[in-house]
Order: sequence, then C-alpha cells, then structure tokens
Amino acid sequence: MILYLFRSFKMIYKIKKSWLFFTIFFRIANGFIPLIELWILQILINKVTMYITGNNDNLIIIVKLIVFQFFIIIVKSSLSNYFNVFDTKMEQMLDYYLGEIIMNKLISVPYYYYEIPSFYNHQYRILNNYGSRFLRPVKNLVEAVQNIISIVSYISFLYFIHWSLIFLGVVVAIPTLVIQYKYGNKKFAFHKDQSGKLREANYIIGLFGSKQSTKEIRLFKLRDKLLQRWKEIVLTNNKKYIRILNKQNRLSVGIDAFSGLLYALALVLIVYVIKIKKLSVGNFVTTIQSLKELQFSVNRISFLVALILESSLYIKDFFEFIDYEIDNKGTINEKIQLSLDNSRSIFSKGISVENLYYKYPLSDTYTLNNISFVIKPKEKVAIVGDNGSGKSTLIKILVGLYQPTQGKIFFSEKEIREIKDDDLRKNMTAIFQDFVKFAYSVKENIAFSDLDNITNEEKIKNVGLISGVDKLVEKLPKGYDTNLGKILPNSIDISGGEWQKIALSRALFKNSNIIILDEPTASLDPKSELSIFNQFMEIVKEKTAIFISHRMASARMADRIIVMKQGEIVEEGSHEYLMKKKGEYYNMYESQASWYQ
Ligand SMILES: Nc1ncnc2c1ncn2[C@@H]1O[C@H](COP(=O)(O)OP(=O)(O)OP(=O)(O)O)[C@@H](O)[C@H]1O
Repeated sequence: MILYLFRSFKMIYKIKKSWLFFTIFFRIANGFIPLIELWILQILINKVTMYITGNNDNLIIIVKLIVFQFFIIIVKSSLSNYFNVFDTKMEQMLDYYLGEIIMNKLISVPYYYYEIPSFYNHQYRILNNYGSRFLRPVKNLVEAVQNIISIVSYISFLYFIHWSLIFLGVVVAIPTLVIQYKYGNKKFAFHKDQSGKLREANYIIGLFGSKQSTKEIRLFKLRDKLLQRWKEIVLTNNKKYIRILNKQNRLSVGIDAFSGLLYALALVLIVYVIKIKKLSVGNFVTTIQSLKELQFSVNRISFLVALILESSLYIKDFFEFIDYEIDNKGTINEKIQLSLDNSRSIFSKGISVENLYYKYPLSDTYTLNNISFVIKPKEKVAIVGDNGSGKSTLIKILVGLYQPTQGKIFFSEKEIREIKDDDLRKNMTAIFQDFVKFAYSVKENIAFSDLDNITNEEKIKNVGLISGVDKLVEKLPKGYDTNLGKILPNSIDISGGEWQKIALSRALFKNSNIIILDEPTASLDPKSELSIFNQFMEIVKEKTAIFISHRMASARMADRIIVMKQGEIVEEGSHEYLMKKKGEYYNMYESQASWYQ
C-alpha cells in the first residue's frame, strides 16, 4: 500500500513539482500560526491583567498586540483562500492527466476485457473523482507534519506545567486511529462491493435518458418496473452506507466522551498545579488552550493517518487498473513497425485458418469449433449461417480483436499472434453490424477509417456516390459537413438504412487489401442492397473481401460461400456447387428465393 502511495506522489511530482513544494512549504509554515497566536494571547492577557490591576498603564503595547492578531487573521484567511484555488487547479490538472492515462488504458487492454463485468465495475470505480483522491494523501501527510510541529510545541509548553498533562493529551489518539482505520477499510470494501449495483443504477438512468431506449420503455410501459429496480438499488445502497456511518459515529461519540473525561481530569490537575506553582492567569488560560490544542492535534493526526491509509486503498485500486496488461500485439514500437507496403505483403498470399477454436471468457462452451478454411488473395467470400452460429465471432478473431483459444491463423506465412495489430489493421478494414454512429459530420463519419485522407473531399464524395450517401447529403443543410445524431447542436438524425450506407462508406473509404463487412446491408431496402452490392463487387475487384450476410441474393455474388452452423463450418463452395449439393445453403436460398422472384 505504501508503495502505491509513493507511486502517486511520484506522479504528482511529475505533473507539477511546484505544487508539491509550495504545498509542503506553506502548509508547514501555516502550522506555526496557532503557536504564534497562542504566544500573543498569553502576552495580551498578562498585559491586560496588569493594566486592569493598575500595575501598568501602557495601552500602546496592548493595541499593537491586537493589531498583530488582526494581521494574523488576514494572513490565515489569505493563505487558506490561496490554497483553495491552488489545490483546485492541481485537482483539475490531475483529472486531466489521469483521465488521459485511463483512456489510453481503456483503448489498449485486450479486447476480451470488455466481456468481463468486473472490468466494467473497476472502470466505474476509478472514474469517480480520481484527481481529488490522488491529492488527498499528500495534503493529509503535510497536514500531519504541520500538526506534529504544533504538537511538539504544545508538549514542550505543557511539560513545564506538568508531565502528566502530556499523557492526558496524547492518549486520546489511540481509539481514534483504530476506529477511523477500521471504518476506512469498511467504507472501501463497501464501495468496491457496491460498484456493480451502482453501475446497474446508472445503466437504468442511461436507459431513461437515451432516445433509443426510452421509446421501448414508454411503449412497453417499463417505467415502473425499471424505476422500482433503480429505487431498490439506490435505497439499499444508501441504507447500508448510513448503517456504516451510524456505527462509526456512535463510536466517535464514545471517543469524544473519552477525550472530554481526560480533559476534565486535566483541568483539575491544571488548577492544582497553577495554585502550587503560583502561576499567572495568562499561564492558566494558555495551559488550558495548549491542552485542548494538543488533544485536537493528536486526534487530528490519527484521523489523518487513518485517512491516508483509506485513500491508499483507492489509489491501489487505481494503479491496479493502470497495471492491467496491454494488448502486447498492439504495442506501438516505431522501429520495428512495418511500412504500409511491407504490411501489404502480409496479405499477398491470402489467409489460412487452421483448426480454430474459440471460447469467450467466462463461458463454458466453445463458440467456434475446429474451423479451417483458406481465402486466396482477391477472393470474395460470403459467410452465411443461422443466428448465433459464430460468424461475427470469427470475423472479430480475423481482425485480431480476440485471440484464438486454440488453432492458428496465417496471413501469408505469418501467424496472427506475430503480427502487430497496427500492421494487421493498416491494410484491413472491417465494419460490424453494431457499427458506431459517430455524433460528428458525415464527412468525419466516412473518413474516420483513414484520417490521413480526411481532407480529401473528392475521395469522400466518390465513396458517397457508390454507397448512395450522396442522395442523403443533398437533403442535409450543410452537406457533408452536417453533424449527425443528437449530441452536438444543429445535428440531424438519419434513418437506420442511411446510417448503414454511411458505415459502408467508411469501410470503402480506407484503401485496404482486405475488406470485411458484417451484415453491411441488413437495414437496406432490397433495391439499394442489390445496387450497392453490384457496385461493391466492382470496387473490391482487386481486394480480398469477406462479408457476412443473411441475404442469399447477396451471398451468391461471392466466389465462395462458407456456411456455418453451431460454431462449425458445415458447407463450403460456390453458389452453383452448393445449390447442386442441396444441403443447408440450398435450403436457406430456397426459403428466400420467393423474395426476389
Ligand atoms: N461476448 C460474448 N460472450 C459470450 N458469448 C458470446 C458473446 N458474443 C456472442 N456469444 C455467443 O457466441 C455465439 C456466436 O455469436 P456470434 O455473434 O458470433 O453469432 P453470429 O453468427 O454472428 O450471429 P448473428 O447472425 O445473430 O449475428 C452465440 O451463441 C452467442 O451466444
């Protein structure tokens, strides 16, 4: 835990050295102020007593002391306000810096992490106020040092009055430390335990707030059901947390009573000592004040130590997230990265899949079983099959998102595990059925597949012409620059089929050797589908194309059709061959034939 704390300090130092220096220097300097105040108070009381009893009539010194006290109030207030802004600035910087680290991490963990609910819980936990959580231990530590300085001064002052006062002032810290530490741990465990539930509550809020889901919630009258679920989670969570707080607070009241008892004992002792030693009223007041301050500071330190230990649990959680493995195939190492032409050569001899098996994490059964096939360069291959037969999973493995559980995939002679993701994707493009609808312009939605060409308007328009996006763009107020979706102001929402044409354009925009389309035309009307497919076949003449389709009229255009069933390849061959075979493909084709007659 201490190691993680040290790592967080190093990180803060790296981001802004000056904050660390200033915060240590000024907060420690700030620690001397109560002592100076106490010292002035003592002189003031003695001077005032002398003035009242007629032993001294010098009012100037009293006024000077009052002015000095006023000056200290101003210094204290300025320092605390300055620290507020300074700390907020630092928190903002940390949020920014750590936010970037988290986003980089999210994009570089192996893709299969997104199959694991505990990964989402972890994300949810660390995304909450990480900046302030990072600064807290540093601030707490400095404040603890600041308190130690005050404690040393109070102890040396009280020692001259009576040594036992020190004991009475210090002993109160032990129960505070034990209880705060215990409850710090309990709160963290609660926080960790509840992150899954709270994520569900947030998910429900998201369902209510999203245009897409709210329509079904309204239509199916799901409001009460989902609201009830949300209420249960939130209320149970609140109740459990308050139960922990109540227990902690009851114990805190016990600690306060204990320190009150010690204080009363000390008062008796002070009165006795003052009488024996014949000390002044000023001494009496400052002794009581010192004792109070000592108790407070000692208590505060144990509270701060417990807080530091508690914060370190959150910081450890953060670093455990940051330490997740990264997809090492995706590591960018400029020196050995292949050039575009060299990476093209990976695809020059086609793709060969050998005895491929795949099992999803947390799943007991294999989704893909003993899959083997070869795709020659420039070949057009359609993959067809029932829902859930494993088509999309196979595609995700081919583009390197999932690693095969067993078996091998070769691009030319290179096994997929030896190829960097960057090289693999440089010359391969894929659009999935759940493609992203970016809330940006049409232009960006198309050119996001090849950012180097994002300003190439001509290329964007050419692609738009093929996919039919040009017709949509004519209707849009700012043409290709119109923002789509509902996030940005002045955006326009478009139909499912129009979105699909845009996604298809994105795939076509990238100049890649291999193009993979997972149900690219599912939302298109049959006329658009056939026309787009005809043009698509023309454009990809010089490329290798793999596409999944439930429409047999599209599939038949491929050179070869792979038929999948329950994670296995059951048939393979040209349309003519499979029709003659009168097997699975024949049945699927025949059942759809009437659509096209
Ligand atoms: N993330 C996942 N975790 C566990 N199992 C999954 C996951 N995704 C898919 N599966 C399972 O793997 C099987 C194959 O799914 P896949 O999406 O590859 O099928 P598909 O052939 O593309 O189906 P469709 O035609 O409906 O798109 C399904 O039975 C599904 O339940």
